[in-house]
Amino acid sequence: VDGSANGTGTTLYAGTTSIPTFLSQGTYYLYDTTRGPDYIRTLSANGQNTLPGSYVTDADNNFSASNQRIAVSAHTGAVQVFDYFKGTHGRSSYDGNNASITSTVSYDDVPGGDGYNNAFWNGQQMVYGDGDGRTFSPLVELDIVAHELTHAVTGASAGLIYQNESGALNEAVSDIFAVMVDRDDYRVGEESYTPGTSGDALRYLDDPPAGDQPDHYADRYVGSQDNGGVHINSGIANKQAYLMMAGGTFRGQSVQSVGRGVTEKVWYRALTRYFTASTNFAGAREGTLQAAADLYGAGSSQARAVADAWAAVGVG
Ligand SMILES: O=C(NO)[C@]12CC[C@H](CC1)C2
Ligand SMILES: [Ca+2]
Ligand SMILES: [Ca+2]
Ligand SMILES: [Zn+2]
Repeated sequence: VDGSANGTGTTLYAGTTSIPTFLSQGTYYLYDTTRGPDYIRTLSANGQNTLPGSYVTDADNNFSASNQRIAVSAHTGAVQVFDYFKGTHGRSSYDGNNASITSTVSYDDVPGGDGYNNAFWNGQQMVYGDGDGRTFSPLVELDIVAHELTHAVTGASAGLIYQNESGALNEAVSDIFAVMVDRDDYRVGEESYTPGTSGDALRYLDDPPAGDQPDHYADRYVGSQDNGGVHINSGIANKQAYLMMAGGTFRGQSVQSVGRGVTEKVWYRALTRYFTASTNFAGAREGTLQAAADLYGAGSSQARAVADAWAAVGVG
């Protein structure tokens, strides 16, 4: 049993004798039993839409074949996100109680046609499409995996209702932790979005309007599309978190940078201790302020940065 990612994947059953009956000896699986949960596993739907699909196997534990790449990316991403929430926040799996994690890749291709341009947490597992090759390549890059698994964390904690302002917060929380895990930029989807165009991304926490999102509460969408704009108005909270991380002067409001470390602690504590199903942007300001006061003191520079960042985006 080898729990460390071996570069091509995290494997488990190295042909040992004490394996679950349904796994065959001398075969390797993307099936990790070394981190607490009974398993973190990745399967493939092979283009169909039945879940969880079938195991991705390998004869010699080198998951380096081209037809294994997608599954390996989703699997190593899930393991990395598990390790992030455990290591940084002391959370054992998305429910805090070592829930097992299942991911399924190559879901729901159009028969004889394009791959599915989406990825989602269905309440029980992660599901990833292969993309149509134009809008998306396979949607298994690290920040999308982190985005989806964070939906599971939100569902097991605040339970932010997936519509209107609470839904926009739900989406923002997933984008915020996506950039905390995929720590080299402030963007989401840059590896798989529009494979024919380099340098773009699906969403930009540093500049939400670059992804057709508002970056100020006064510009929020109030229509009914997209469950009341959950992927649109998330830009407002995304910008707030970006300003906490990077600092800056936005719309005349200066914000002192507190960095990713403080930002992830404040947002995690707010999500898991103060946000509820119906929390809106005003409530998110309250919750993040309270979290910062808990962690650093009400009069701290960190709490000040939280308030200034919300003021910069027109909340409070
Ligand atoms: O925002 C999202 N879901 O709520 C997506 C799912 C596929 C793209 C990457 C993350 C958009
Ligand atoms: Ca990214
Ligand atoms: Ca692109
Ligand atoms: Zn989402």
